[in-house]
Amino acid sequence: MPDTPPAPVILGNEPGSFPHSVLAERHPAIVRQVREAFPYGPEQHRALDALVESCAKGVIEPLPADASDGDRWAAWGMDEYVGRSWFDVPWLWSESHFYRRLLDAVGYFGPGPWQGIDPFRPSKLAELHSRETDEELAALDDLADRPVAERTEALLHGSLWGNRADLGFRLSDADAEARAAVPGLVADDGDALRRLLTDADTLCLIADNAGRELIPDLLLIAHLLAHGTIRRAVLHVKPYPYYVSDATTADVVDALRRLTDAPGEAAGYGRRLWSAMADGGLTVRAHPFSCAPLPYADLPDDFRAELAAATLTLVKGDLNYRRLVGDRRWPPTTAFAEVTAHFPGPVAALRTLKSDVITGLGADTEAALVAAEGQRWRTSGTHALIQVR
Ligand SMILES: O=P(O)(O)OC[C@@]1(O)O[C@H](CO)[C@@H](O)[C@@H]1O
Repeated sequence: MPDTPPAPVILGNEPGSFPHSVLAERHPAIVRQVREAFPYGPEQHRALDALVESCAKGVIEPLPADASDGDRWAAWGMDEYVGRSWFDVPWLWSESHFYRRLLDAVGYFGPGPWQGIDPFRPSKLAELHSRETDEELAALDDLADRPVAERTEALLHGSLWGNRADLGFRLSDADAEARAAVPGLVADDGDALRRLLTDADTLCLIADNAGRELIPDLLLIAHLLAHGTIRRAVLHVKPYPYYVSDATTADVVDALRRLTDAPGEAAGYGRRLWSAMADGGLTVRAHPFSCAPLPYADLPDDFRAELAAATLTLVKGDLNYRRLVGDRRWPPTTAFAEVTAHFPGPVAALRTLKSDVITGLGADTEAALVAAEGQRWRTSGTHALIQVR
């Protein structure tokens, strides 16, 4: 990285901090929600008890000897962290590992009857079929007669603010969605983004949440394909359920069905995407690294080569932002271009702010935010940004 010395990596061991609250409060709440969502048997309940106990008082344990992804986790730092408290290792690592262990506890990785059953699916489906989603899809009818550039802008902002819909975030902050969003962006490289989206070949979109975030992401892709703004799109989703509402291939299928079954304009977007999947205009990928506990600076060669070949990579959401810039205590005015210099091609972050990490702010912007809200603006989910390099 050029001139910027790395800032300290964020750990979860400071009581009262946001990362500490995620490990100490959000994770047990997620386990409670998962227990209630399915009629699991005694074996799963025992495993979930053990996970809660381990997270609260114990240490990170080795994966089972027969785990099919044991080698992968070894390469991702497992051996270094085994035996240490969940709170004392990089927060990005311990959070990510929590979801791997949770899926193990409910039998997701099998073999057995619960293999492949997404423990978060009931809440994802509830959101996908909510009144709010109906309203967002109905809004497409009003947009139909507007000029293309206006539609692009509306769909881009739909995708950006769709990131507020995050089921994990809502678990630890029930009032989050009710709080009014602040429409002025804390950083706005929208012009640079629009330039990159002119006559582009391949757009990679690294997706974040399913449901009310994935729907606007898909609408944006359908619109850009339909108007020849991009030639093809590659949608990167998670290979397994992650951070409660992160999108998997099954969620893409649910979202496409939701669109094709909807009344009005939405169905046309759905049908176009369905055919784009068939003719290669839209490809879905689920690379193992998408669930890695590591920053994008550590991209493996095959993923790196794929992103290097894209005209633009759109990185959605808070967790992807942490992985893009590095989950570190950067001074907020640290240049976004410097901390993303490792990324193999043009990249844009579309994110609502839901964790402490932030870069690329003007000194005046930071000062105004702090004067108005203390440090709350970093995690409240009410502010958003578009940053491009
Ligand atoms: O990536 P997303 O869905 O926008 O947000 C994920 C999130 O809710 O989870 C993490 C904390 O657990 C933070 O990165 C953020 O608060």
